[in-house]
Amino acid sequence: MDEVRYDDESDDELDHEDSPTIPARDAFRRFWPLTRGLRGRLMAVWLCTVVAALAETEAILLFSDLTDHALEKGSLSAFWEPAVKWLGVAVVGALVAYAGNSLAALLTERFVMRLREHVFDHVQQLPPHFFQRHRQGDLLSRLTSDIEAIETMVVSGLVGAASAAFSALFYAAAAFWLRWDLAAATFVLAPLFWLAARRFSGSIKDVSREGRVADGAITSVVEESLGNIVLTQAYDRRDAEKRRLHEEATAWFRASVRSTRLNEAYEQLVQVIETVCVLAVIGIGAWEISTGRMTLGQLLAFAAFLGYLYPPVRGLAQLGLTVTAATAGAERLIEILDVPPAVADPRHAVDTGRPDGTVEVRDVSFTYPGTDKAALTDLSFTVSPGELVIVTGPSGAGKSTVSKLLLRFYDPDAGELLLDGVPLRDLPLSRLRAYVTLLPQETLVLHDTVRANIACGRPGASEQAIVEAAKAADAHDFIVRLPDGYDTRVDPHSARLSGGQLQRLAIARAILRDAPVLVLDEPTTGLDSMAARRVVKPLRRLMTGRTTIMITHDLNLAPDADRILVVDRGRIVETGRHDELLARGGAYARLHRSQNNAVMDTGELRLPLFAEPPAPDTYEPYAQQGQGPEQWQPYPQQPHPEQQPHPQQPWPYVYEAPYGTVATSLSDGRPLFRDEAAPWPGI
Ligand SMILES: Nc1ncnc2c1ncn2[C@@H]1O[C@H](COP(=O)(O)OP(=O)(O)OP(=O)(O)O)[C@@H](O)[C@H]1O
Repeated sequence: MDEVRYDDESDDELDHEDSPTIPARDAFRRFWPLTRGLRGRLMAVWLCTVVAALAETEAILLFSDLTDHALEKGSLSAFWEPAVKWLGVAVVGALVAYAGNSLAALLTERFVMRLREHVFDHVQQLPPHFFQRHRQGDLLSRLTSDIEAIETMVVSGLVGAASAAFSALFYAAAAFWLRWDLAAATFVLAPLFWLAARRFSGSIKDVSREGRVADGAITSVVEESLGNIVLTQAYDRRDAEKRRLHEEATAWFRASVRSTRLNEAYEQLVQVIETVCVLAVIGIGAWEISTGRMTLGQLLAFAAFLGYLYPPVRGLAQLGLTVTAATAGAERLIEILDVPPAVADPRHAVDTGRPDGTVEVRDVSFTYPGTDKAALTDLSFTVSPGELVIVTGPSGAGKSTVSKLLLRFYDPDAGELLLDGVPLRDLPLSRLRAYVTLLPQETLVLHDTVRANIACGRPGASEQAIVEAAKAADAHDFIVRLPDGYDTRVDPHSARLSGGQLQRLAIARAILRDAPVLVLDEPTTGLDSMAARRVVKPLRRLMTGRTTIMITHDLNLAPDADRILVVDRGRIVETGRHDELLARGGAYARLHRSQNNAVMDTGELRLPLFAEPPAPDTYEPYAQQGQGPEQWQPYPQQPHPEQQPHPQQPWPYVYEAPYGTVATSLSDGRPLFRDEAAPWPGI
């Protein structure tokens, strides 16, 4: 489909206030290509409308014949022939109209389906930031009611316009054929219809646009409010939410009332114009009959033609207004269609088959579209097949951005990411995402059965493979205890499964996918420590034999990593193994300390990663080298200079792991990551 770009080219903003004004003609051209394959049937519908209009014209002429020959002369014998013809014409007209309308309905629905799929497919390719920056309710409204508006413009508009135009043409031709002078006199008044439609169209388009924006806003408020119901109830925000809805509903109410008023005013004005025309015809007709130049049958037939002629003429003008209003919907959809996908399939794709899993990130820099601060700068690292690399760092450092680039949600601005030496840009997207599996930060659940939720890792997987994946993810036991076992339906907001259980479902899905490269984004975030511990074993089974890049704050898993990358402000600031980095006593050691010492957390997190080394007398841990956690010593935490400790209330004591040792268990005795002797056999 041709891409028509409009004034606002800013790639992803859906500007509600100043929507680009697109002429109906351009909007029509934009969506016309979607009728490809339906145009033959569209022609058939037009043909039906022509035949139906001809049948009606013939029926009116037969009515004139009946009036003049049967009614005026009171002759029954003159009745039968035109009556039978009229009946025949009516039956043919009815059959053709039925066929035409049915076909038109089929066309309409097909078009709506196509358009919806086209827009939906496009939206699915849009980059993550598009969805973060736009209200879901508004997007939903665009994908539903605005799509229907476009149908009005393209298919129903065309069918309706053709039907009205043919009917008007035939009735006008018949009126001229009956009495050209009378017809000419009445047609002088026709421009009045056009003037009336012109007068109203601008206002109707404006008010339709306002209505559509308000409609999107209402859906957004309802959607956001229901999605945040716990916040609403816990903080007693009912009144605030009601106010928000009321504001949007008031905008919609105003637009809706104004739109009804405008349409009604237009309707009534047209009625008055019609009355003027009918009176003109009756007046001229009465004068013609009085002078003997016209029969009553002719006058009645003429009046009937005018009666039939006005609805299509009015319909044409009304259609203009409907199309104008629909253009407001088209604008909103075109805005979405003009947002380009962040990445596209390569023109000449390279696919060398299942890779071993060497991941290389080479001098990568990236800034999110619409921002000016780099999220990643000159990032380089390599992960060999089967290695586990942990990417850690403070919040906002750029860790999740690495995962987005590895899955190619975005391409880097500079540098390259490679899988087995092949740039990710050269791999077909579907292959790339089959080779690199993401376990995202938030647990993603389909509104479907537990089985379908696991099976979506590998569509078409056998029941046995699904169950084995569930077992490997330690999910089988809780699944079989669910009311319908694997057939239990779950949904994203289901309270049926706990966070840890959902995460194990996600792990089962990833195990089934069996990709050589895994990207785990905070696999234990949001889980309490018990739940987090329960996912460690399944995670380990998942990681066995795969290249794994784990993005995490949770450094419990760090001793197992082949390498740890500490990222801060988009750059790698430290690299090494857990013990080396601890011994170095730099950024990683501080992160590790802040995590493992709950009491110290708040104070430590406020320390910048690159603070000057503190004075030895205040910061040096009391730890004694070479001792296990049970012997770790408390040391006093540094108070803020402005806050003096209360004489009776000492500053909290925290526990510090001695640098240069490799911890084998946590300070509370919990085992660290390596707590399972034999690796889990791959599935
Ligand atoms: N969609 C986005 N649009 C614009 N900027 C973004 C977007 N997502 C992230 N950023 C910015 O990019 C930087 C890196 O973000 P990223 O999510 O990668 O950090 P992170 O290290 O994963 O943080 P966290 O640990 O809190 O998840 C941050 O400054 C963030 O504000």
